Amino acid sequence: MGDNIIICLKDIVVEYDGERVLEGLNLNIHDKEFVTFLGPSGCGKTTTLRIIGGFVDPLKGDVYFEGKRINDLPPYKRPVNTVFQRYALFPHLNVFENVAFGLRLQKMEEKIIKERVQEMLALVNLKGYEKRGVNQLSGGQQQRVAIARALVNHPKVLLLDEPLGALDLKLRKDMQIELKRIQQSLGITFIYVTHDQEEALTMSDTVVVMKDGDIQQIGTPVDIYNEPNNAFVADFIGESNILDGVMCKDFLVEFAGREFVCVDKGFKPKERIDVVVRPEDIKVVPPIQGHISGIVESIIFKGVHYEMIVRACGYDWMIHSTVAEKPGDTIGMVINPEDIHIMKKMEES
Ligand SMILES: Nc1ncnc2c1ncn2[C@@H]1O[C@H](COP(=O)(O)OP(=O)(O)OP(=O)(O)O)[C@@H](O)[C@H]1O
Repeated sequence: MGDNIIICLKDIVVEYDGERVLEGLNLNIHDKEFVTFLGPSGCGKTTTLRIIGGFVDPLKGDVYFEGKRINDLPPYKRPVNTVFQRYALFPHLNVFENVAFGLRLQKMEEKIIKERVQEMLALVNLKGYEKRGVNQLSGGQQQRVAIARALVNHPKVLLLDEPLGALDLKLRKDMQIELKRIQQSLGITFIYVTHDQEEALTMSDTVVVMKDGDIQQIGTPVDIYNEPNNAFVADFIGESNILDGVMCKDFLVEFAGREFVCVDKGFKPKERIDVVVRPEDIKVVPPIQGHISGIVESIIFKGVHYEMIVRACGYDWMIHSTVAEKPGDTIGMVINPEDIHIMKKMEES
């Protein structure tokens, strides 16, 4: 991944009808990165993408492309293209003409148009489909045409707004891998919007987690999963047990009615914190060997593991285990220091 910043958003404020949607957003996006904006519905992902595309004007703040301020550039003059969830293909044109459309507008030579369209159709695995009407294609194939069309004039950045949202799960998974391959083979920046955390973790170099128009965390998928900044990120990315706790001193935390050794320090004495423990990080042992013990409330087989809900110390814990226990059984639970994630309490919102 290059170190060069290709897009910089500085103090971006957006309001719709007097209501703040982005509140001073700052973000750097690097060249050749696959970046995903991830967050619940309404958190401002699409708005941020539209700011980059030039479809929304910020009330305040600046948008830079390769160091140049581009606030005043209209969308069609920006070196970015967008793929939407609804592919918006031209139904009366065949596959070739749909992809060629933008190049024809630019009055490019026929020979070059042919070369470029062929190159793009090969890239999205649609060679041989040139003459097909777009209505005779599957949803996945239509989305590939939309991607080819958005890439044909060689943008430096491709914006993708939930482009796989209309596809079924299997096709979605195939297309996730395809998109990553296309991005890597072109070596350009992809900025992708989704509310699906698994999709974000699968495809991205960098994930930007958003909530209520604010960035909660920016990091690699592994960082975001293993070192969430707060309980919101922990809960949104994967499954978590989130418990109230108090820091006793450096490397010692109290939660679930007892003290645990942890790897965190630097909190105020008696500071109230959130403790996050992933379901796969709780080891199930015989009751007398556990740090705490609990009663199995339910168990479901999930393929690679069993998902158990265990009542212990006033909480319902989610535990992933490869061993099937029975509802009503008492089990012991062991949590290692490095699996106890301490988070600053989030401000009440
Ligand atoms: N054109 C508009 N006029 C008024 N309000 C809008 C407009 N577009 C978006 N909003 C509001 O701005 C907020 C952020 O919307 P945005 O589409 O950016 O969120 P999102 O994170 O992309 O959500 P989703 O995942 O549902 O698409 C929402 O509360 C939304 O209702």
